[in-house]
Amino acid sequence: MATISPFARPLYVMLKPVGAACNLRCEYCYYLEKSNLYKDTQKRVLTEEMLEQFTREYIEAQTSPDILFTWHGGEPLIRPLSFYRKAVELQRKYGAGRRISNSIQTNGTLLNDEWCRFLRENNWLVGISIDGPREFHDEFRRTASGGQTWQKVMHGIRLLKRHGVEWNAMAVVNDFNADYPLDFYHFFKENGCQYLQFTPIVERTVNHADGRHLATLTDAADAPLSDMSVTPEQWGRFLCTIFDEWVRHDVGKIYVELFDCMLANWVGVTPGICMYAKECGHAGVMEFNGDVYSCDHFVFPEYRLGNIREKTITEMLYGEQQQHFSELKHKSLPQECKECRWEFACHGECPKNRFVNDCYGNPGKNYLCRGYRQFFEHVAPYMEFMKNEYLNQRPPANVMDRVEEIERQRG
Ligand SMILES: C[S@@+](CC[C@H](N)C(=O)[O-])C[C@H]1O[C@@H](n2cnc3c(N)ncnc32)[C@H](O)[C@@H]1O
Ligand code: SF4
Ligand code: SF4
Ligand code: SF4
Repeated sequence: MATISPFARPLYVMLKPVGAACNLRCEYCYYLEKSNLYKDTQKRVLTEEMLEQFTREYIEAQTSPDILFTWHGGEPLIRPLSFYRKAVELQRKYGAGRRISNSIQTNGTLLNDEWCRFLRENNWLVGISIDGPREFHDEFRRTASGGQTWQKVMHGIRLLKRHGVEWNAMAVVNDFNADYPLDFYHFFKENGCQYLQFTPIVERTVNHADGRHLATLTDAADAPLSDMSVTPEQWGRFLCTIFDEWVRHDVGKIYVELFDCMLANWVGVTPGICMYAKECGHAGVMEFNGDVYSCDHFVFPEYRLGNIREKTITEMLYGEQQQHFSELKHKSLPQECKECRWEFACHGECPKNRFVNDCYGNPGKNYLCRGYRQFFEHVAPYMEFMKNEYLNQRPPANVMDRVEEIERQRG
């Protein structure tokens, strides 16, 4: 008999154990200003009592035997190791035979041998934020007093490697590093990074009454772009250049998350990241005080789903408000996107970045559209080839031997 699962989607909630507190002040950070939402709260840390309630409910709410805890921030390593030891203990207490894994996203500057031993012993996956070679990284990722951080992060990466901790790199692409795609890519390759994620910086600024400066979708469409934002043309060139290098040498060796997502969309499978999926709502976020929001990029009062003291995680994550948030991504696509031949690959990307008009004058098209079109056009023949290999149970990496032929056919 078929098993009927009430929930088709897995349930993820990222945790913010220290809210928006951090030892760094990266210039582009979208999260630090969220502290303005909790100005009146003196102690902004997730208490052990709240951690226990979350752990129990989160495990109970899952319909799959595999459960992922994701620790995020602010800077999660600000909390002492004893807090995470307690977290593991609670996962064991309530886990009852489930397979539990943990991933932690960090700026890497606070890693030491003791941390690495804990991460290795408990098989945690570590995401390290590093924006490429020193001059790119230190441009924006600074300490509160303006100090550089690249060396500290590299030290952290060396420690992770020495202790055999599994890690991946998370980089942002901004107005500066976007013009040097090969320097950027080779840096990660030379440093033994096998899993690479990168996100474009697209931020608009607006002065909110509560002290926040980044625009939300409800702010005026003409809110000015921050200087650090990547242009659509830079983004297109950046993606095409890295893809050309990857498709010649590194398919199956280096996992570039965005390229994996593209192949998933070409094949017709839901991709690993929400930006390129048809729907939002893959992962909610829980702030230190138990407030749950629709998505990490939408920690705004209007996207608060409730608090775990008042509602269950299931009620919030599978409730009407979150369902509406998830579906809106597709439903709100403007006419030009609905007619676009690349809609299946793009899905309008992240709604946060949809603030330009389409060719019919409708609002809600993605600011990066021109860059994405260039990229989709460029990768289409390779994606078709890899899709065919995949569907015939051959490795998509075979594409590396066919690059010249594909180029000739493209003419
Ligand atoms: C907010 S941080 C929190 C975790 C930790 N402090 C870190 O830096 O990895 C999570 C990720 O968001 C990225 N990020 C920060 N501001 C961003 C922005 N405006 N747009 C896109 N990504 C951003 C960071 O570089 C980092 O990789
Ligand atoms: S380290 Fe992370 S949380 Fe801290 S300022 Fe930088 S991006 Fe933001
Ligand atoms: S709003 Fe953007 S980041 Fe949030 S779930 Fe949707 S696509 Fe993902
Ligand atoms: S944003 Fe541009 S590329 Fe993406 S679906 Fe819309 S029109 Fe197509």
